[in-house]
Formats: sequence, C-alpha cells, structure tokens
Amino acid sequence: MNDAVQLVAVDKRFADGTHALKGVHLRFARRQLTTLLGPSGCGKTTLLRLVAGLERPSGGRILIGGRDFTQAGPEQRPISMVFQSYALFPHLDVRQNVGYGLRMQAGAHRRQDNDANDARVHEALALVGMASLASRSTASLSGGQQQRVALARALVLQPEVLLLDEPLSNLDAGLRRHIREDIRGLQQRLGLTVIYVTHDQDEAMAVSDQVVVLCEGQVLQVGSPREVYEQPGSEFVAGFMGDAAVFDAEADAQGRVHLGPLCLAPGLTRRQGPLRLVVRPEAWRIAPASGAGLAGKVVARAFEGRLTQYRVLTALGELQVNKFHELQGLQLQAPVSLFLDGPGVSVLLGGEGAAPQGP
Ligand SMILES: Nc1ncnc2c1ncn2[C@@H]1O[C@H](COP(=O)(O)OP(=O)(O)OP(=O)(O)O)[C@@H](O)[C@H]1O
Repeated sequence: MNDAVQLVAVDKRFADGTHALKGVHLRFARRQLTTLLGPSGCGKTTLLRLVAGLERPSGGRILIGGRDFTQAGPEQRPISMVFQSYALFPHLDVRQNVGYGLRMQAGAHRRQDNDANDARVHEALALVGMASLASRSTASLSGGQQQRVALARALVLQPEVLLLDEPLSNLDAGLRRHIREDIRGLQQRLGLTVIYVTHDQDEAMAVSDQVVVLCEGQVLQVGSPREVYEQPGSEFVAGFMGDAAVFDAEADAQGRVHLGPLCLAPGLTRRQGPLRLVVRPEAWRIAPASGAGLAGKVVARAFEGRLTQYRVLTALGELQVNKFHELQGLQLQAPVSLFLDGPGVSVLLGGEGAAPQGP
C-alpha cells in the first residue's frame, strides 16, 4: 500500500445543487508532490477540503495511509493545510503562531514537554528560514514571510500529508518563484507527501512529481509534468498546459503521420487513419525557403527576451513558431520552410474531447 491518499469515486454536491466533483478516482503517492491544476471553479479547492475533512463527500470514500477517513473530522486526520490567505493569528507572535497547533494537539491528547515543543517550533521556523524572526508580530511581516510562517505552522505538526491551497497567489512574481522552489526543496528533503492546488500551469510543471488536470469536477489526465505537456490526452489539456496548435492528420500503415506536405517519422502512433495532432510552437523548425517542408511566409515577429515568436502564414493556417535564438536574416515577409522533426509533437490519445480517468 504505497498511496498516502486515495479517493474512490468521490462525489461532492453542495446544498444549492452545484455538482463540484463527479466520481473522482485518484491516488496520491507517498513522498510525492502532486499538483491539482485546472481552471477556476473546476473543483480543486473542494477536493483539497474533502481530503482535509473540512467538507464531507456526497458519495465515495477517502483513504489516508490505507485507512478510511471518509467520516472523520479534520482534527482526526494526519493532515495539515496551508491556505491562500495564510490565516495567521494577528494577536500572536511568529513563535506562538507556529506553536499553536502543537498546543492544541497537547491539549487534546496529553501534556507534552514544553521544551520539546519549543525545539520543534524552532526547527520548523529554521526550515522555512524564519528562526531569526520568531519574536516578531505577524502583522509586521511581509506577505512572503507570512506565508513561510503558515508553512512552518503546518510542518511543525509533522503531518502525513501537507495540503497547500494556492499558497503563492498573494505574492508577486519574483517571490512566487523563490518560495515555490523553497517548498519543492523542503518537500524533497523531508520526503513530504504534498497535494498542491494551483491554476498556474508553469508553477505546476516546475514543482510537481505528478500533475492532475481537473475540469468541471472531473479528472481529465494524471501524469508527470512532462507526460501531461508532451502527451496531452485531450485538446483541453493540450491547450491548458501551454500554447498548442491541433491539426487533423492521417497515419499510414507504416505509422508515419502525414500533415499537409509533411511526413513525420514513425513512432508517434500505432493507429492507422485519421487522427488529431498536437504541435507545440517550439516544435517547428524554421529555415529559409528550400522547396521542402511546409512553405510559409513570416507575417509577424516578436522578440520576447527568452525567445522569439514568429507568426508564419502557411497552407495549414497562421502558425505560431517559437525559437530560443532569433534566426539571422529572417525578415518579415521572408519565405520560409517549416519542418517537424523533433519533440513537441503528439497524437491525441483520446481523440476529440476529454477522456475521464477510471479507477
Ligand atoms: N460552499 C459551496 N456552496 C456551493 N457551491 C460551492 C461551494 N464551494 C464551492 N462551490 C462551487 O463548486 C465549484 C468548485 O469550486 P472550487 O472552489 O472547488 O473550485 P476551484 O477549482 O478551487 O476554483 P478557483 O481556482 O477559482 O479557486 C464551483 O462551481 C464553486 O462555485
């Protein structure tokens, strides 16, 4: 039994009839960071709150460490949750905020050694780089520091599973990147099981072992960031994980995929016949017109620092082509040839639309 958390056919219908989760089957492996990713309203927070015990499912079961916790209250679950809003106590200092959960635990069970508690609080604050600010009032902290205290408050309880609900959304872009790297570092160093909610696909890809893409209360796809990006199961996932063009194409008996004048090397599919082909903008190779490949004309070019974005008008439509180096001599209106002979191309597994995952 290697799952930290398992959801079996979990359904959630709110009192007003909103069907927020529809028969969700999911497994969260131990010591892994899994992100729940999806557009606003797809059910990410509801799923997290169900795992935390802050909501009860309308159907299905929730197992934690192999035991059924479906009907257990939040205080009975070996879980800590960090909220978007930090939810720190303004009248307590940093140390007291982090120690609060431990004191509640001690009260609920038996008196614990205060020195041992102090040591744990100090250790948790040190983990998030806040030990030197232990006596500060939380009101005097920056957003990033408050989020670190919230993280320490969750870590100090040494939960089996740590739930993070959009922990970075109140922070500016630079700090977001910094703290997400810290969270990932801590998770790997301590071997934590983390379920992390975000609607930012870059954030999800950067920190996760596993990504779960949700849409309208259903799981569309589960996989490593690379799998979900490179082998999306549906057009929705393809588009949600980054820019993508989707084409009608055809596979021949030898497994080669034909897209307009292009013939792609075998290996993309074992299916024969019509299919949908997903192409990332960085997959295109662009070269001065040579008569080979897909003929086109550069109609727009934008230098974006990290990469240059070309819009190329072709018989397949106007295509976006991203290159990490600006191609010398490729001016507007230049005739070009496009090729697809590297990574960034995939055949949709489920065809048009979503293929919800089974158990
Ligand atoms: N207490 C509630 N009562 C009724 N409907 C609710 C309640 N909480 C959430 N919902 C609805 O359930 C659906 C899922 O909401 P949820 O907050 O889980 O989405 P989300 O994916 O976390 O969205 P966001 O990214 O905007 O936070 C939405 O339609 C939401 O309006």
